[in-house]
Amino acid sequence: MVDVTDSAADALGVTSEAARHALDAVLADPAGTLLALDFDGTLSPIIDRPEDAVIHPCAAAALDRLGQLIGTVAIITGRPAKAAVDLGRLDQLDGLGDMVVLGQYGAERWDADTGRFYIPPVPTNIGQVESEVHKIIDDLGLRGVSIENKHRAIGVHTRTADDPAGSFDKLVEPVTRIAEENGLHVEPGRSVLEIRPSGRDKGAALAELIIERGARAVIFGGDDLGDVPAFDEVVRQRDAGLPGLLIASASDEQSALVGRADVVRHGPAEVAEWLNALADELERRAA
Ligand SMILES: O=P(O)(O)OC[C@H]1O[C@H](O[C@H]2O[C@H](CO)[C@@H](O)[C@H](O)[C@H]2O)[C@H](O)[C@@H](O)[C@@H]1O
Repeated sequence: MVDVTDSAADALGVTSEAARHALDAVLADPAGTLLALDFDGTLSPIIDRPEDAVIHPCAAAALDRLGQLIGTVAIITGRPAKAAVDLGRLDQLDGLGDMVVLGQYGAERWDADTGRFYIPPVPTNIGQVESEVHKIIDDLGLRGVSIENKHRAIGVHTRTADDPAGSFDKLVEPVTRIAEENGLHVEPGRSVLEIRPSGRDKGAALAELIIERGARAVIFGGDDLGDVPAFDEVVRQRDAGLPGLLIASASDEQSALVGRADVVRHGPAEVAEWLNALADELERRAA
């Protein structure tokens, strides 16, 4: 194994002993590395309307490079797999290798090498849940709250509400009740309460991908509460001996991951810079 040079560690903002060990493993064995990233808030800047989100152009360029440089690049997202592929224009990138997109917290999948989606049957009561949420929003008189129907889940978004924080607080109890009455689970996020099936999370999705790809080192980056189980999984893997590096995409809205991360970058533009710096270092070593 090569030693991480001070310049590589400095360029990538890696300081702790565990993180240097993980970077060492990644640079020595890029083919054995799994790089998994969240989409919204990590690769794609947060904006008002979920349907208008796009991947940061520098992040797309970084994925296109890293797909050729390391074993597996993956996106693990709360979005439907198809939405992440479309919003990221991932099917138009040539360099993704055998990249995987795991959508809806691992329930759905897209493979870049085949272009195929795996979308299992969706719960039959999502339409009913959507109607009940609409009624609650009307009854509470909340203006500007929007609903995102993801077929397997319902996102209740308060970012564009007249009173975003107040609307969020007022919705927590009735949205939780509707979820429980329908055998579903509430996933809170940045100005969103998501009603979705339980039983899948990003930690389980990441653990399965580590096994599937035989990863010998892992990097995970995220920004929000839905990413906490993946952070937990990297810590668990580290304890079991797999080198792991954690990146937080920091924001003024959510700080849960910042204190746990090895590398903190402010939002998708800075995360993309970090990913391109990693690609620079890997290319330099491969030359
Ligand atoms: O797991 P992720 O990739 O982070 O997806 C989590 C949710 O992200 C989306 O909502 C967030 O981004 C929107 C667009 O920037 C923003 O308007 C919203 O306030 C954020 O919460 C997405 O719409 C959800 O479906 C995802 O579950």
